[in-house]
Amino acid sequence: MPSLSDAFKSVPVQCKEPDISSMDEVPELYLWPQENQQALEENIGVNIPVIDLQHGVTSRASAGSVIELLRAAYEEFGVFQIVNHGVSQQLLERVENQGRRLFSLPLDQKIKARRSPDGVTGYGMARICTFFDRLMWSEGFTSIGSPLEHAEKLWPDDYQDFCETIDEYDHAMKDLASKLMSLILESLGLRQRDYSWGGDNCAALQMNHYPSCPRPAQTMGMAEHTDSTFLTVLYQGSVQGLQIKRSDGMWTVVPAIPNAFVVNAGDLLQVLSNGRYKSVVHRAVNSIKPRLSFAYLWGPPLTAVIEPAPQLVDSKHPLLYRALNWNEYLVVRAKHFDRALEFFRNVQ
Ligand SMILES: C=C1C[C@]23C[C@H]1CC[C@H]2[C@@]12CCC[C@@](C)(C(=O)O1)[C@H]2[C@@H]3C(=O)O
Ligand SMILES: O=C(O)CCC(=O)C(=O)O
Ligand SMILES: [Fe+2]
Repeated sequence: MPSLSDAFKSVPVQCKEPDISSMDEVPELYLWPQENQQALEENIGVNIPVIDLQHGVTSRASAGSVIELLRAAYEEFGVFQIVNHGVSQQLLERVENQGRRLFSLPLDQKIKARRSPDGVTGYGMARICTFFDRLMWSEGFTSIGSPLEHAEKLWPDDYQDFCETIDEYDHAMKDLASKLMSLILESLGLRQRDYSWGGDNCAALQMNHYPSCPRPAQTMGMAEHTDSTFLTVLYQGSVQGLQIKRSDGMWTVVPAIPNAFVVNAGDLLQVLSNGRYKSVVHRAVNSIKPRLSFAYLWGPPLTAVIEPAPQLVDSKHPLLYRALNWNEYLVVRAKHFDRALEFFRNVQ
C-alpha cells in the first residue's frame, strides 16, 4: 500500500528556507507583479455563505437548509464558511499557540525538522514554490498523522504538548471532514453508502505562517492554487489573508470570522461531481500583521477509485474525467501543478 508520502518521491523538490521572519526589507526575489495583489476590497466576503451547521442559517438574505446553502455555495464559489461546527474554541486556541511556538523557533532549529526533497512532511516552503519564479513570504509545516518524528527534532525534551494538540486537532478534523463530505454527497443527490471506499481516508495538516511583511502589497503569501483534495477545512484565525478567484476572474476576500472554518472544494470533488462543483482557486496575501493558518487537506484512501458519479453523467452532462486514484493524481500534480486535471480528461 503506498502512503501519502510516496506520491511525491518521483518529483523531488528543493526549496530554500530563508529567514524571512528577521528581515526588515523585502529582497527582490519576493516582489511579485502588482496586478497580482488587487482584491476587491469593497467586495469583502460578499455572498460567500456562512453556514450554521446546527441551525442552517446564513449570512445571505435567503436562508435555507444546510444542504441547499451548501449546494448554492459550491455551484457559485467552491467555498463556504461554517460556524457551530462542534470544534471547541479552546482547541483552536491551543493549535494556534502551538503553531506560534513552532514558527517562533530560530531558523536553525526549524531546519532540523526540514522536509526532505522527496518527502511531504516537515518544515519548509509550500511545495508549490517550484512552480513560481518569485518566492512566497511564508513558511510551513506539514504533518500526516502524528508529527512526532519532526517534533522530537524541534523540541528534543519538550515535544509532548505539540504532539498531543496536533493529534487532537487531527481527530477533530477527521470527524468534521467526513461529516462535511456526507453533506456534500447529499447535496449532489448521491448516496453515502456508495462512498465508503473500504479503507481510511487520507489527510495532511498544513500549518502556514505568514510573518509580518514590511511591503505586503508587493509580496505573495501563498500563490494561487487549488487543493488536490476532496475538501480542505481551513482555520485562518483572526487575521484576514485568504482570497478566492471567482468564475469571472475577480479576486474576493474571504473574511476572517472568529471560530469559523473555511471549507474549500478540491480537485477530487470536481472529478467526483463530474464538474458540477469546481475546485476553488485561492491564494493568501501578506499583511503587516503576522498570520497563521491551518489547512486540513482531506481526501480518499490513496488507491480508492475516484470517478464521476454515474448519476451525474447524462446527455446534458457528458463524462468529463476518467477514473483515477489520489496517488496517481498527486504524482501528475507534483509534476504538472495546475494542469494536472487535464491529464485525466475523458476523451470520447
Ligand atoms: C496531501 C497533500 C496536498 C498538498 C500536498 C500534500 C501535502 C501538502 C499539501 C499542500 C499544502 C499547501 C498547498 C499545496 C498546494 C502544497 O503545496 O502542499 C497542498 C498540496 C495539494 O493540495 O496538492
Ligand atoms: O493561508 C491561507 O489562508 C491559505 C492556505 C492554503 O491555501 C493551503 O495551505 O492550502
Ligand atoms: Fe490551499
